[in-house]
Amino acid sequence: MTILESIRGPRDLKALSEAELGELSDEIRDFLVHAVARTGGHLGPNLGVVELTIALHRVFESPVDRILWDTGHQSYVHKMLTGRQDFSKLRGKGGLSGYPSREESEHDVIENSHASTALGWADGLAKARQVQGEKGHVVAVIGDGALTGGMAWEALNNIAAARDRPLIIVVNDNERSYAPTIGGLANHLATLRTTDGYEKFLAWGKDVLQRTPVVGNTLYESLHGAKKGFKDAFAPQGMFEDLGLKYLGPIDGHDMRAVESALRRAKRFHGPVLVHCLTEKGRGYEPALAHEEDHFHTVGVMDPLTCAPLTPSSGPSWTSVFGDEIVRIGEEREDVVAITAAMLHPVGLGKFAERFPDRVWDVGIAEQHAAVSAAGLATGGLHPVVAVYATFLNRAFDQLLMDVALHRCGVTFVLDRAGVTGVDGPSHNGMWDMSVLQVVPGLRIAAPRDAEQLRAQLREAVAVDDAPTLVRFPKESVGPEIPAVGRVGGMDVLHRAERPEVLLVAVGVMAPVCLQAAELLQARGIGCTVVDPRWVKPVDPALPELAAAHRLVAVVEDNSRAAGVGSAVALALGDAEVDVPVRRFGIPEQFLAHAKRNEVLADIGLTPVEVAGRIGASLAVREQAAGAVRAAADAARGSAGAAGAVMAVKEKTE
Ligand SMILES: Cc1ncc(C[n+]2csc(CCOP(=O)(O)OP(=O)(O)O)c2C)c(N)n1
Ligand SMILES: CC(=O)[C@@H](O)[C@H](O)COP(=O)(O)O
Ligand SMILES: [Mg+2]
Repeated sequence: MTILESIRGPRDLKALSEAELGELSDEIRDFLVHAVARTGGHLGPNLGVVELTIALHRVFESPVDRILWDTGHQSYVHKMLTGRQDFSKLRGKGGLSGYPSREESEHDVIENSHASTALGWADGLAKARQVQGEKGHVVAVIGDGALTGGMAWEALNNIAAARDRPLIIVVNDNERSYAPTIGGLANHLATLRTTDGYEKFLAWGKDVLQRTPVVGNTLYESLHGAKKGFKDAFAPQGMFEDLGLKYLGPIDGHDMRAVESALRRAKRFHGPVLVHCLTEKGRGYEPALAHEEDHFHTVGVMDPLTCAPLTPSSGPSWTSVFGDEIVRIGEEREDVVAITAAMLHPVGLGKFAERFPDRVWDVGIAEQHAAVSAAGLATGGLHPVVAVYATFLNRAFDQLLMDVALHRCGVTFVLDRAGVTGVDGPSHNGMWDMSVLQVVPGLRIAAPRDAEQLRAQLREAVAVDDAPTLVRFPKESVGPEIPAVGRVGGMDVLHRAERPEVLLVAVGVMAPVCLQAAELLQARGIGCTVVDPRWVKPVDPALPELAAAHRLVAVVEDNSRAAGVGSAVALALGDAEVDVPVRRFGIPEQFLAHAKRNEVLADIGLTPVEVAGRIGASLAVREQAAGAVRAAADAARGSAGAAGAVMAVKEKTE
């Protein structure tokens, strides 16, 4: 049995010798490379926190001491040390989540994979402990990237205010988000990294002064209590001390003894303390360290030796189609600029940045700032394209509404990973944008069905300079082109039946599902018209009239059913006094467990068979109801006839 296999829980770490701890680190790295290569996942971040995580679980007593992970993508080692070593179905249906999960373990607290929230959680948990007089430490591990998010600073402001409230912040500083972390904070951390650190000076002082007879000890003690100014003379304690946090560091995050020593000092400190650990993303695995783009932040299924992808590529991704088209647009329009929130390559802006380095900004993990600065850029005469994952735009709703839309700024938001993403679990699905953003006055939303439409709609979007526009597409390969067979208003007609009864409104990538559903319905003698609205907000003015020529409208969207496009269509029909029933097909109002995208889509009924089945059933119910009404009317007529006959007989006999 390996040492790793002998670890059933954190307690088993306490008895390990230094040599065994070294061996355990090697075993964990080997395990990570092979396990994550088999399933895909966050390899680089987890290779960087092996010693740090072991030290955390040796110094603290989880779950009484709460250990929080910011973003949580680097919690695989934490899982391995807390009784979860079956990574065979990592991020797969029924397997381990790629993030902390309360359902999986009492050692897990924060489940979301949205960055920069852990310090806020820690502030709240620490306050709750203090108010209730509860024992136990609160420890938050946050990366240098997550530290660029505004919420982290809101939390720091509060944490630093309470000098008497113990709280331990561990900054896992590997100098990268995906790419090298940007901004003033990153530069500041670099300054701290390059100084030996006051701790080293103290260690030197302890060594030398305690060997100095008579005065040595007193001098050493006074060094310890030295005021900040004095400390700064030897090593900048940085803004953290200025804020009111005790700063310990920088610590070599791969030197377990040093990390443990710093954590034990932090544990004894009765107030907020920040331990600044220097780590390497991808540590111990050359291919990750050599991977300039993102040090294997996320990898797909691959050969661990050659790193060759093992899942066959199924054609170009939506991201790559966007990435190529935005470069072409940039060539034609020098006012078009781009913004990413620490995800330049994942959102497809890599080529644009290469071609126009002065026209793209990485603002850090700061989507709210991305939106507000875009309002500034637009007001300054440029046309910014803000490219983010759909789920991460949630946090910038107010900025989109009040900074961009209220001021009628020509800003284009490009949402990648819109709709069901699947393996990253409930907080990553881009399932809320077409619901939440329905209320933004003036915002126009496009959902392309194929590559050609993405290119066209992106161009239409950047052509609007007096209102925000948004184009959204999913995490998968782009399917085949889907030709239109006609046009009604601004909508593409994709299919027309001879005697259409059902109007199928296919939103974006749901077009193939709707076309196949129409075929299934036709086989049952139910004719459909299939339309792609292209721009789903506002609802096309021609849609109500088109709907009026059908018995039922079905709207199918890869978005929440609640307040989505289906609801907007129902509203538009109501406003136009068109009384045709609307059936809404979309993502139910629930958090979706991790699984592959198509597994999730099947589970929630966004498949041709399900859609056709429910439409057919809906029509049958309506048919039945209509039949009942007819029968009642006939009966009524019948009984009226009978009554008339009775009356006639009566009159005759009177
Ligand atoms: C609000 C938000 N935006 C973007 C992301 C995507 N994302 C996940 S991890 C990550 C980088 C995190 O960098 P860091 O905190 O330094 O952790 P590291 O991966 O370096 O350990 C990003 C941008 C996210 N999870 N949340
Ligand atoms: C943790 C995080 O938010 C991202 O790293 C995300 O996991 C990447 O998702 P994709 O694999 O869809 O790019
Ligand atoms: Mg980092």
